[in-house]
Amino acid sequence: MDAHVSPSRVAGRARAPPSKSYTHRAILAAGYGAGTVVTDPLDSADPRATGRAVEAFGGTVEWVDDDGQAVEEGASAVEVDGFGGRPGTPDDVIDCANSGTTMRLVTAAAGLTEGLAVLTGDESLRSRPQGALLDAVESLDGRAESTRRNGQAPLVVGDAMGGGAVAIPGDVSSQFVTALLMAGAVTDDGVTVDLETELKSAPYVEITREVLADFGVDTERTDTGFRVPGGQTYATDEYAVPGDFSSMSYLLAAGAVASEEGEAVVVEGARPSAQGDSAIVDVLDRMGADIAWDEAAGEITVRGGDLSGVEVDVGDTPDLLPTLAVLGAVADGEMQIVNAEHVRYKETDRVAAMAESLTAMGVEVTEEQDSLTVHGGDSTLTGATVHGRGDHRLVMALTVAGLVADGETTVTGAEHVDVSFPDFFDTMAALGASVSVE
Ligand SMILES: O=C(O)C1=C[C@@H](OP(=O)(O)O)[C@@H](O)[C@H](O)C1
Ligand SMILES: C=C(OP(=O)(O)O)C(=O)O
Repeated sequence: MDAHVSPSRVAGRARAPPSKSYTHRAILAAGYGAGTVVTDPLDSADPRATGRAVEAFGGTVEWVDDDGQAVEEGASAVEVDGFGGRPGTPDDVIDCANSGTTMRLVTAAAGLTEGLAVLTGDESLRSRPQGALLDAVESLDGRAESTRRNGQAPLVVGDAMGGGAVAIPGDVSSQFVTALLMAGAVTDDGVTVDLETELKSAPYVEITREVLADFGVDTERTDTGFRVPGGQTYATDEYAVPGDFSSMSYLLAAGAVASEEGEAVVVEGARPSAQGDSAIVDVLDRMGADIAWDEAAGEITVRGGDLSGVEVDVGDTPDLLPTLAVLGAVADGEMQIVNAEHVRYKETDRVAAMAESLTAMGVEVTEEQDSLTVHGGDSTLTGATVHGRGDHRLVMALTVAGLVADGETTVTGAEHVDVSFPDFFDTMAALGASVSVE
């Protein structure tokens, strides 16, 4: 499907969807435990994949509406009956679809099974790096292989991994650390993760530690990484998911570049949490937007203004890169997005993809291995056909660009918003964006 976006102004209130990261962790933590109701989950393709994995391991996972009826979409709770401790050996292949979080978290869980589990995913997921996590499972006496021996899925994982110490690079994916901490808690000896290189996406490990603490599982920081003691039990009756700041970034960016004169966009559901992507508020403030976060009310109000490019280090916040690149295209001066190499290992290489798309829209960019500089001040953002590359974040960011481009913008692969923000286009249209999807 294509999204057709015409220049338009936005205003009004919108609610961001619940956090994808918290939802994945809550469902899997509930699986490791005996049973939990996860309230206000993100009901989208990626967390559904994690739910299927929990079922493959012997749990039951029901996505239900307010009346407790099972639903295919728009669930208001997930009722999880856990497998309790070590997962059972799956009867069939686990399809992680497009979800890197699912594949990484489930790889370490699969390492705990007595038998072997087979994990696969779509073409994008089968091209993402898993090698360091496979090595870690093997060094904990499990078996973990890439069927193509290239460190990518399909994967074969199992053989009753134990606890112990593992060394792992920190600059590929923080999800490796999250996976090992979550699985390590149910080993006898626990797992110590020593980071061989600087940890990127570090706030996501703090999200993990926050969720685990809420399930009664202790973790520690060490001088060289993290440790989770073994023999722990995951338990909480109910877990409430906070709003998603990565998803909010598109709504806030839309408000900053395209709000109606004298009007504002107010984003609800912005309760403080460990999410690094709440940095979008600070970045917009530094760029000159009129933005205020009422943390107690969980509301962020943004009005347009003259934006100037700034330097942003996305080491902690890789998922903001597409949004920041679009903001840079609209801002005066230069937007320098640095420390971005790990952003190339996502659903697609987002550094290259944003460079290509903004160039197609008439914007001057400079791409380097670990940075993207957008010379917005020197360019006129112009409508074009740009490719979503099957990547939800590209689709959403480029749609925001279309609001202020000259002429119409077509974004291909619009359906991929179902990964993290299924109501994205309805939400944008309700704010006044002129966007149709067909
Ligand atoms: O653990 C998580 O929930 C995530 C961690 C990040 O990935 P990396 O740690 O691979 O950078 C982020 O990009 C992804 O969207 C979600
Ligand atoms: C990279 C992302 O997620 P995942 O790693 O779970 O595919 C994302 O949502 O931007």
